[in-house]
Amino acid sequence: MLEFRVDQVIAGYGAEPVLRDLSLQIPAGRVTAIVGANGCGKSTLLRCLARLHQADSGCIQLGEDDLRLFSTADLARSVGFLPQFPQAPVGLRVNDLLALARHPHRHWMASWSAEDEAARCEALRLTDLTELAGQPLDKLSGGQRQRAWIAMMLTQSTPVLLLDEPGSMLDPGHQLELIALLRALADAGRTVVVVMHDLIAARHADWLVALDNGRLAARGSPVDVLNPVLLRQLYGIDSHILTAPDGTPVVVPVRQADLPLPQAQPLPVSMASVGPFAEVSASVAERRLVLLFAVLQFTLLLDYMVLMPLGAALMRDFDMGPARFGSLVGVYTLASALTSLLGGRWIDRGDRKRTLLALYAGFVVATLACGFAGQFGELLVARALAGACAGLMNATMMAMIADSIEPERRGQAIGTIMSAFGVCAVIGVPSGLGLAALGGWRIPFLAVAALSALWWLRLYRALPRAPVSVGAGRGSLRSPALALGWVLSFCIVFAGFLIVPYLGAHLNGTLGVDLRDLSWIYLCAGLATFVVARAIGRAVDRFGSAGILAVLMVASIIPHLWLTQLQPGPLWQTTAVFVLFMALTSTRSIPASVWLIGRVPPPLRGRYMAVNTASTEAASGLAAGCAGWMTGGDGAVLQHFDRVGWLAAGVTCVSLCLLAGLHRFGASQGASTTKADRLTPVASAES
Ligand SMILES: Nc1ncnc2c1ncn2[C@@H]1O[C@H](COP(=O)(O)OP(=O)(O)OP(=O)(O)O)[C@@H](O)[C@H]1O
Repeated sequence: MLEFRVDQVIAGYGAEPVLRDLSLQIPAGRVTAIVGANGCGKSTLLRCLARLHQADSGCIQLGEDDLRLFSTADLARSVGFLPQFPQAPVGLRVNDLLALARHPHRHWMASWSAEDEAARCEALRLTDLTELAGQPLDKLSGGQRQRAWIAMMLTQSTPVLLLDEPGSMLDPGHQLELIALLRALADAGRTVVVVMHDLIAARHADWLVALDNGRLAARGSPVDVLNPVLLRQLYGIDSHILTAPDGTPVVVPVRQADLPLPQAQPLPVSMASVGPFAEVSASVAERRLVLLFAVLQFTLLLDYMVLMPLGAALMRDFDMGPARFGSLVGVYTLASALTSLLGGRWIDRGDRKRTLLALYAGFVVATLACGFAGQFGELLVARALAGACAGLMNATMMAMIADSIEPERRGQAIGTIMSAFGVCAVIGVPSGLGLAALGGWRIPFLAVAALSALWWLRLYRALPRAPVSVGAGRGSLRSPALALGWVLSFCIVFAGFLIVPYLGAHLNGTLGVDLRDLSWIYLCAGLATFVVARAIGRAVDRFGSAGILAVLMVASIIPHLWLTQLQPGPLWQTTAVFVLFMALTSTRSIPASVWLIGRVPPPLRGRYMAVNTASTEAASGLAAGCAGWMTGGDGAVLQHFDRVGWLAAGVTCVSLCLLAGLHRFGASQGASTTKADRLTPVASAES
């Protein structure tokens, strides 16, 4: 079996090289497909492999030997080559063409042997041309002629076959036959190299080599190579990757959304076709993905949020004080921050679906362990595990959303996912508490674990695979603009969490809201968040993430100051200010996430969002500590809570300046959301 080794080959037709310092290996006994855009050098590479084109420098080895050392006869017996546009003299019959292919195997005086005849008959049979063997080539259809040339190659009986777009004129039936034939040849030990434009057919290859402007862009199995990031790099297209029943990736190209539409004359109404079906199916797939993630987010939030109101029961059962209970909340946040910081690189390395499922399985186990915990230590470990999984899951989800949903629809998608917070507050937590009232504090955790396990199965079945990005995990995030994005996130969350943890104490202690009314106020806030989150998502898509984030930040200063300086008054007034506060504060993360994720090169998205999670977790912990230190209080009434409001407003103003600076810097660098998404993965990752 013969393999090719291409070592630092530079080749071209003039001063400008076509193949630029290309090094790769083509495995023996396998079908290798070469893919890439028009003019990237696929045919030139194939011609170099066939020694029909001489490289300017570098070396190509076939088996153990340098290709240049093969005699012409040896080369003809070793390598068969089918060019893109083969030509034959007028009147030449199929049989005559096949006879020419036996030339390298025959002595010049030898007559047509039984072996020659067997090779010819076998080639005719394999290409379904036996009936047409006596026909002149110029009387055949394009596809039949292409099959005749393939038959010629087969008759040549070489261990290496090089084919340049052999299936371009074949009907689907004969294309499948050709793929099966190439497969069978490889299984019989031949080395098959095919230049292909058909990415649906390319998934049947064992090995893919992707060229980009004469350079190696990727190599590997179709599952590893065929992904939206690479396809955008190679062809400038967006794509969806489906999974065929045999597990191979099916590429569905879609037009890049931010390209201007070509202007065509409209048809008369009677001739106009009805319904853009492709767009309908794309939006159905997107909606399904968003729904899957929204429910997933709901389970994560429910597990987190239900713990707080169960505090009293937990303290009683485990015989612990508020400080130890606080450590249950703290360890969750700490574990989430630490694993996000340390495990981010890992997120971008594997299939994101697999990563998400592995983390979600860990989360189910952790939540189950919470439900069965017999001692405080066990509960602490279970909370840490839940936090560790949840932090990385959030980053993975964001990366998957950005990979699969066009920038101009991401706002709505993230808005819908984040509206899970509202559903959780309105339905989830009250239901959890109802269950706890019936059967104790363990029941809500067991219920969340059961719901999550069911949803894990649903995700396993319905979530599309998200294969490894090319260049994934490579590259550096050490750009000042990217790092300042984390600072911006930190500031936004810090401002909110100066106030959020003390709202219950403020409303109940300072404003004198009855505890029963408090649950209604939270319910109203949950409802408002649900509605506003979706509206904000739509507004982000319409007016841009930076603009909406700025508007929300300015607008949230009002309830921050108002609520922290509010004096006891009618319940409706307290409720209105509180609802305004929650709706504006909790939804700031929607435009912030859309804006941040759009600035990161796709192969680094997971890692970037993981560090972002670590930054926001740190912000929430520090803000809570800082506000606690500022407010002090005598246990019932918070002192100086108005100062906390002013600090929150000040931090929000700093965030605004940071956003303005970053936005201006991004604009001067041409890094709008859409353009950032278009960055080529390897180049941008390494820059
Ligand atoms: N005989 C030639 N003389 C000069 N330039 C050539 C010749 N053949 C190819 N080129 C140039 O080399 C570059 C690569 O061509 P090549 O045929 O290798 O590309 P390809 O990837 O096979 O493209 P396609 O998908 O369109 O077949 C192109 O810019 C082309 O113009």
